Amino acid sequence: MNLFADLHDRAKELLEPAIHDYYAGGAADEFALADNENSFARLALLPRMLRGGPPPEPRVDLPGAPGAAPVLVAPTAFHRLAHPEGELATARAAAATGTVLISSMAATTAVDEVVAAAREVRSDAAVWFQLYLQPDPEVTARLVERAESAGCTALVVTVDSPVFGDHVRDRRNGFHDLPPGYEAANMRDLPGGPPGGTRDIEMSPEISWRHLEVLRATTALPVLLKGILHPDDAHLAVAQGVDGIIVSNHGGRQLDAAPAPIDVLPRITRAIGGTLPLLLDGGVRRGTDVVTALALGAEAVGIGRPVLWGLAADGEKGVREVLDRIGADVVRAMALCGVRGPDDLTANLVVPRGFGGLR
Ligand SMILES: Cc1cc2nc3c(=O)[nH]c(=O)nc-3n(C[C@H](O)[C@H](O)[C@H](O)COP(=O)(O)O)c2cc1C
Ligand SMILES: CCCCC(=O)C(=O)O
Repeated sequence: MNLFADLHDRAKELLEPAIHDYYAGGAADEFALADNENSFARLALLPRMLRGGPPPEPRVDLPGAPGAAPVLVAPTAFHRLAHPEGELATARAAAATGTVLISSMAATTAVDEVVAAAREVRSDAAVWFQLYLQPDPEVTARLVERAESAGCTALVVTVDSPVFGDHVRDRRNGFHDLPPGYEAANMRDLPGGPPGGTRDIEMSPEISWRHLEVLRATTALPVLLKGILHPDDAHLAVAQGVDGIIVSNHGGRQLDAAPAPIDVLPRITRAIGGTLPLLLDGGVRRGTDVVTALALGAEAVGIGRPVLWGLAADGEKGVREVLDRIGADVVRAMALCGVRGPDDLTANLVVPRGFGGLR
């Protein structure tokens, strides 16, 4: 059970099984997928009492998103497979709740339309663009131009995908490509692609810090790296001068042997905490998960699948329901812990569940 179980049930009823599996699944044996939620369940919070004060108002300042909610919409591909309005519905719901939307490069709606839909609802809505660096720097540069002219306020470079993870469910279901009638709209009219058609998104082991350097030389937008897990890579990211890190194992969809992000966050915080904003995604399903991640050093967290369940269940209204529920649950969790906001959250609030008082 979690905060979104009913929406997931509804989505599962409505979606074609292969599409549900694509959204729900992880890589290989799905150990990392399971661990992401289980690791939160292995942690408990030591609440403080009788501290007085107003109700918590969790808002955080993020690159290109001042005063944002501490829960972001993580980038997920292909929203039109969940609902006919697809990314437009997600964008409107995110904007209405003051939530940063990280729009996927693999969206089924072009990023300029996504940003426009968000800005119709709220003129200062923050949309970040998620990018897989492409082996051909011209292609990357063109995508960055698209994100910039659309009005995105940051770039999120996903670095955990030198190859695509082994999605066993998709292999069994024969789900390899977007069905006819859908397209990865951001990939239209790119150098080397078919005229009037879309280029494939390439995942390549060639990609290195050098490509990132080239990217940073071509854009003034803040750049966050998504998918860092090793503290040594966090140090390298600081040395490169990036603007933030999202600690993530891609929702358990890439390296199945990867640890849960919440389990490595304390090491990354120890390594580089305070030098740049740390975010986390993977398995965040309740307000207490958000509080735990913030206490262990994250500024904010992303949620992936719950947004897809809301979208499939009821379009824009369903996504709104997801974001409202988690927002209210964060406030409740903070109040129950006796904290007034993100600044009050410190690591000594978090203990292992079942610790028997021995630590
Ligand atoms: C169906 C699906 C599609 C995804 N597509 C992308 C993507 O296009 N780019 C990306 O960086 N991450 C992608 N992710 C990973 C998410 O951004 C995020 O890391 C993950 O979903 C967080 O875990 P959660 O689903 O447990 O909240 C995808 C995840 C799912 C479930
Ligand atoms: C080329 C599509 C990438 C989508 C993705 O990242 C995922 O399904 O996890």
